Amino acid sequence: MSGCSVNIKSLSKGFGQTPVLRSVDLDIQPGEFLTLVGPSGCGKSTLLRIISGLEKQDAGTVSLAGRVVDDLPPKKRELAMVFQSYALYPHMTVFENLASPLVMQRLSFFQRMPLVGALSPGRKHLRKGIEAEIHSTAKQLNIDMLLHRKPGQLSGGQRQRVALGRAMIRKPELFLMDEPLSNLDAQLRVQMRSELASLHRTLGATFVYVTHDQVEAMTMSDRIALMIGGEIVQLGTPNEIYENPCDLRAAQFIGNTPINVLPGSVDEEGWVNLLARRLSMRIGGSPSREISIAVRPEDVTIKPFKVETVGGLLKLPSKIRHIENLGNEAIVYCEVENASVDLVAVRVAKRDLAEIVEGNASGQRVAVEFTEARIFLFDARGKRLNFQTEPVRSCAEIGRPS
Ligand SMILES: Nc1ncnc2c1ncn2[C@@H]1O[C@H](COP(=O)(O)OP(=O)(O)OP(=O)(O)O)[C@@H](O)[C@H]1O
Repeated sequence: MSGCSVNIKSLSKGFGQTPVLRSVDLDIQPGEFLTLVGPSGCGKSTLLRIISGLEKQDAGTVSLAGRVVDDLPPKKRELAMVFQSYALYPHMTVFENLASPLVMQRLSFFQRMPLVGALSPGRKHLRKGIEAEIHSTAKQLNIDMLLHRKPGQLSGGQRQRVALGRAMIRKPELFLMDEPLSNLDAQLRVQMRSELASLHRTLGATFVYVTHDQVEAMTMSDRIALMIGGEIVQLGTPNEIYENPCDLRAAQFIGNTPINVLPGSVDEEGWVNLLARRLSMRIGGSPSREISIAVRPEDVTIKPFKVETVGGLLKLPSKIRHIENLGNEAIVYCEVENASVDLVAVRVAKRDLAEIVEGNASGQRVAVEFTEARIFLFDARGKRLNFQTEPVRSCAEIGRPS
């Protein structure tokens, strides 16, 4: 199986007066695992439902495998959907749930009838083929011992596997998945994440996966389309989006502990200033303006406070407010002294923490330092700004006090 391409062009959709999708363009490659991720209400499910044919767009086109499918009903689009709610028949056994898509696909109306169908030529042979495929799919998903049970007798994880089996059994080239793991507990989600990723590799089909969970998006996808307010604000590999966010909202959404954002400004000469300190960064040809300075918690370090260690360019005297213990590491939240900015989150390996903090760390003074090369700058509209790194000249060199 090679998977089918999905091409979305200028897709718009509104409900009443509210625009939900704003001229979305997206090309998904055959066999790709593409995740639509974004905050609640950004339009992910609506986009998925339009691809499936369950919802109709106001404008724009959807093509599957190079063919425009806008006028095709969901059944004719040759794709499979997996929902958060499993969508299983509660009165049927797992075997019957898995059988039903194939029975509908392969047996004629008469062959499906209980008495007349039994006399129909070829039915026995078709049934045997279906049975073999059910056993093979169930084995692949590790639910072969559950075939006689009904959905009510299964755990959440087992139900989701049956739902996946129902989707897989017709061997579609495109899977659309809407938050399939969100009803599972944290441990099972981690396990199912890796199972889904390996299922994708085995099947070779195209997966379009909707989630608001950025960890799911980062761990499973070939590419992520990050949606905010009905638009795709960034499309790229998980690493590209994490390492090189083009938009402040993308930087803030991706990252297990949110990125630190501090208010900065650019002076008439293009120098970037943070909390009244001039940094060694310069933005070309820019007028005076407000910007956002963002840095991820792992790109901030804290050191025990010593008068000689603070006062450098990016060494900010701060106080520890609280520490979040994550087991192998900790997130230390610091309040920058004499500045009304949000707490700065610092990721610290557990083994290093003891060298920095003593006893009840709350209130302890530390020096917070940003790794300058890892800083992102964004303009007032949230668009990424490029900067050059230049050593800051002394007041004498500049020719006037700074
Ligand atoms: N049938 C509908 N009628 C009216 N408004 C709708 C309808 N379906 C969705 N919406 C609205 O459209 C917006 C986008 O909904 P959508 O379900 O696509 O978001 P989402 O990103 O999938 O959110 P979530 O992660 O919460 O599921 C929301 O504001 C929602 O309330």
